Amino acid sequence: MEVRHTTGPDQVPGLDTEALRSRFLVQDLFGTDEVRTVYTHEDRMVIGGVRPSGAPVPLRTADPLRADHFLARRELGVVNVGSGPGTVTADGSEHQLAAKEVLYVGRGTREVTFTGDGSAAFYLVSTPAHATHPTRKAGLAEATPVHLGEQRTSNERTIYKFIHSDGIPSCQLVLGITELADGSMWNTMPAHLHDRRTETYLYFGLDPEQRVVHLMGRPDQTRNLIVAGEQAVISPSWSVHCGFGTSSYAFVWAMGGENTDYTDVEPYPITELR
Ligand SMILES: O=C[C@H](O)[C@@H](O)CC(=O)C(=O)O
Ligand SMILES: [Zn+2]
Repeated sequence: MEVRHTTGPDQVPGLDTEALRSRFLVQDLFGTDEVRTVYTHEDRMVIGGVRPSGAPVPLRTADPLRADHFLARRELGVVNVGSGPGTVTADGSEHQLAAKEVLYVGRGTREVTFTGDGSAAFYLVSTPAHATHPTRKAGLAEATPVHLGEQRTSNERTIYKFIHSDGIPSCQLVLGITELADGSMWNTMPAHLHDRRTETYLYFGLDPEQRVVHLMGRPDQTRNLIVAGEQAVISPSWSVHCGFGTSSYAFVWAMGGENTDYTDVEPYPITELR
């Protein structure tokens, strides 16, 4: 488990490209038959990835958690961002996850394992939890789709909300998938802030030779990160998080913080971005 400390917005102007990437970009999250995790002190969110190819791969506890099992005080969202199906087993219950299906795993679950033939890739997001909510799976059909944007602004997209106050209940985790329509490149424009929540984006569905130009930072002082598929960006509460791809793509957005109300966001006018 890699640990990342918090960054204040006043530190950003002093960071060069590599320093910015080492703080906010997460690369190499998906190892074959090995769960890799990053613990950010931004709302204590843990993100992880695994591409299982044979025997079940366990989610092991790690020293920074000081817990005898990973979910002793945490809840977990799992998204299959791969191309084929895989299985997540939670305390003996098997959950088949097709591509773009989501599993919420409640606090206190002792044993979580991932199984697949190399075509499933499980993205993990975990936040601290004070109560146990039931483990529950959902596919795109059960998520509430919201169609946003238009072709004229190159941001036609569908937002599927899975874990939130009107969907799968959780303590603080809010999670969904956004798919860009063919020919649309922009996500989240106008950009927004949510001071009460940290957010991570995990881009996927991008060909290896394509990239997303992700904008971050205070909205009046933006910086960019060039992001490949299966890489994640950590957005502290003060940072915008939006971007455009060199092709269409999808991403998992996940938040942790004060509330699970997806609508608690403050849009920032495009004309005020700097
Ligand atoms: O706080 C909400 C998140 O940033 C995303 O849901 C935004 C998003 O998927 C989009 O506009 O494309
Ligand atoms: Zn957001």
